[in-house]
Amino acid sequence: MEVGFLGLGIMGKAMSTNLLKHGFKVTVWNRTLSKCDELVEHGASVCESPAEVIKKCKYTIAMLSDPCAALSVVFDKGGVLEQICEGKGYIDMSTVDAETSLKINEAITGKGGRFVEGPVSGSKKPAEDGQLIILAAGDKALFEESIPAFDVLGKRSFFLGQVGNGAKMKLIVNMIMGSMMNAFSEGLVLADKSGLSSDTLLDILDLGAMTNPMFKGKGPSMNKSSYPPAFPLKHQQKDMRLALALGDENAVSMPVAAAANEAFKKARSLGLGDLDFSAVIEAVKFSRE
Ligand SMILES: NC(=O)C1=CN([C@@H]2O[C@H](COP(=O)(O)OP(=O)(O)OC[C@H]3O[C@@H](n4cnc5c(N)ncnc54)[C@H](OP(=O)(O)O)[C@@H]3O)[C@@H](O)[C@H]2O)C=CC1
Ligand SMILES: O=CC(=O)O
Repeated sequence: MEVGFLGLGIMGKAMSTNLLKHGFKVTVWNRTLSKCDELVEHGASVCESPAEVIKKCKYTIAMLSDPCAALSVVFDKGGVLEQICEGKGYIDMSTVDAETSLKINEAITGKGGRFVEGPVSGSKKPAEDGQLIILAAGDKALFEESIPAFDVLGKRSFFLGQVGNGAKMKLIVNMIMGSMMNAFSEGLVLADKSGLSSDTLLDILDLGAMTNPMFKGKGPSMNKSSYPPAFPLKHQQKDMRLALALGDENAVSMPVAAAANEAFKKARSLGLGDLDFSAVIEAVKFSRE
């Protein structure tokens, strides 16, 4: 199977490398073209614009930072829309809001192409290990044709119906994750300020009903104030913002998520946006100093 891949950030690089390892022919494009070099070493071909990738490949996957990037890659000069046509499929796996996804769907299908949104749950390591959880929606036939690729990228693929449902589900999952990360950060800081060992707190949490891979994976490095970016904080804040907008639309009161969003905003204002989202603990420490 030949696929195009647009966007070689933390996730896109891991996902496209995985596809190459599993025998897919992959043609890549990235806004900063030099980031394609490493993929070429693994056997990928490169194009100079999203439109060129679409022209070459029957199926193209995108993994871009946010709604603005997802729209730009489709609608701008040299973008997806210039070459999408009947017989081609576009699968956008970026985390965006439903409105963005619907706009892209309308434009792609208006040109005779097919569209699936497929945001993923799981971070850098699950992307490297092909263990993502894929939250797809849109064209069912394209979803089914994409299963060989999804099976390489993920451990489970959900088909959630109409375009927008994948985006909404992903935002809800990440809203829960961002809120949990804040409660966890407050607990670690409170333990430390109360004269208790935050490492012992991790051991206690791990033995009880609240044990989870996120606390287990991030806790030890948070206790060392180390935040190598797996999921950049600026993207987690984007997801909180978009999830809160979804809450507004549906009149769902979400004070916990709103407070968590404020902490992520604070962390961004402290210059921590490119670090891992667990760096939000620095905003918690800051507010108590
Ligand atoms: N990291 C993670 O753990 C996870 C991330 N996600 C989601 O996946 C998506 C990608 O995340 P991640 O790989 O971490 O992000 P990165 O910030 O590492 O990569 C972002 C990618 O988007 C590209 N990009 C940004 N703006 C534009 C633009 N205006 N036009 C074209 N390309 C653009 C970047 O290109 P360039 O290299 O030129 O800057 C880069 O390829 C996000 O939506 C994120 O929320 C989902 C699950 C897990
Ligand atoms: O979107 C981030 C993730 O870890 O999932």
